[in-house]
Amino acid sequence: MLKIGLVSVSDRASTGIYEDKGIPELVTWLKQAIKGDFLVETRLIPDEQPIVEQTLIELVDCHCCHLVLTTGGTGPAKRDITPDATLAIADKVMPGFGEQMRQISLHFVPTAILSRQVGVIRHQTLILNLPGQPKSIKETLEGVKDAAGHVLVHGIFASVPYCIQLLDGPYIETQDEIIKAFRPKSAIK
Ligand SMILES: Nc1ncnc2c1ncn2[C@@H]1O[C@H](COP(=O)(O)OP(=O)(O)OP(=O)(O)O)[C@@H](O)[C@H]1O
Ligand SMILES: Nc1nc2c(c(=O)[nH]1)N[C@H]1C(S)=C(S)[C@@H](COP(=O)(O)O)O[C@H]1N2
Repeated sequence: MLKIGLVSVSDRASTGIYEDKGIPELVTWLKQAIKGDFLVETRLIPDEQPIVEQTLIELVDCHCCHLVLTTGGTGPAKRDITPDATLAIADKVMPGFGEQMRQISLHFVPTAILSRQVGVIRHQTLILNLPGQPKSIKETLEGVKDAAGHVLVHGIFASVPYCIQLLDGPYIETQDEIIKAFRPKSAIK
C-alpha cells in the first residue's frame, strides 16, 4: 500500500506556540486527491538540521515511505534549513520540482522566489519540500486554475504518480477534478 511521510518543520508549531496546520492541510488535500487508501506517517519537528535529516532518513529507510512531503523552513532566514537537510540526505536532485513550485507560487505571491524548496530522491523515495504557509500546500500541489477550474499551470502532484511508478512504487490514481496525473500512454495501466 502507498505510504506517505508528512513532516511539518516549524519551531513555533512544534513547541505549541501555535497549532500545527501543516499536517492537517496535507492530509486533507491528499485524501481529496488520491483514489484509494494510503498510510501516513507524520512528524512535527523544529527547524534543526540534524533533526530534519534524521526524520527524513527514518521515514525513507525504516518506514519505507514512497513519498515524503515536508512543509516549512524553505526560506532565507537563519533557521530555515529544510532544503539543506533534504539535499544532505539525497541520492539525486530533481530540480524540476523546485522550479515548477516557484513558477506556480508566483501566481499567488511575489515572494515565491524566497522559497529554496527542492525535490530529491533518496533510495526509491521521492521527497518534496513545500513552503510553510498552510495555504501554499494546496497551491503548489494542485497548481493554478481559472474560475471555471481549467488548469493554467500544472500542480506538481500531476507528476508525482509517474515518478513513484518509475521508482517501482505503487500505481497511484488521482481524482482528475483535483489533480490529473500525467503518464506516457505506455505507462498507463
Ligand atoms: N506548521 C504551521 N502551522 C500553522 N501555521 C504555520 C505553520 N508554519 C508556518 N505557518 C504560518 O506561515 C507563516 C510563515 O511560515 P514560516 O515557515 O516562514 O514560519 P517561521 O516564521 O519560520 O516560524 P516557525 O518555524 O516557527 O513556524 C508563519 O508565520 C505562520 O503564520
Ligand atoms: N504557494 C505559495 N508559495 C509560497 C508562499 C505562499 O504563501 N504560497 N510564501 C512564500 C514566502 S512569503 C516565503 S518566505 C517562502 C518560504 O517560506 P517557508 O520558510 O515558510 O518555507 O515561501 C514562499 N512560497
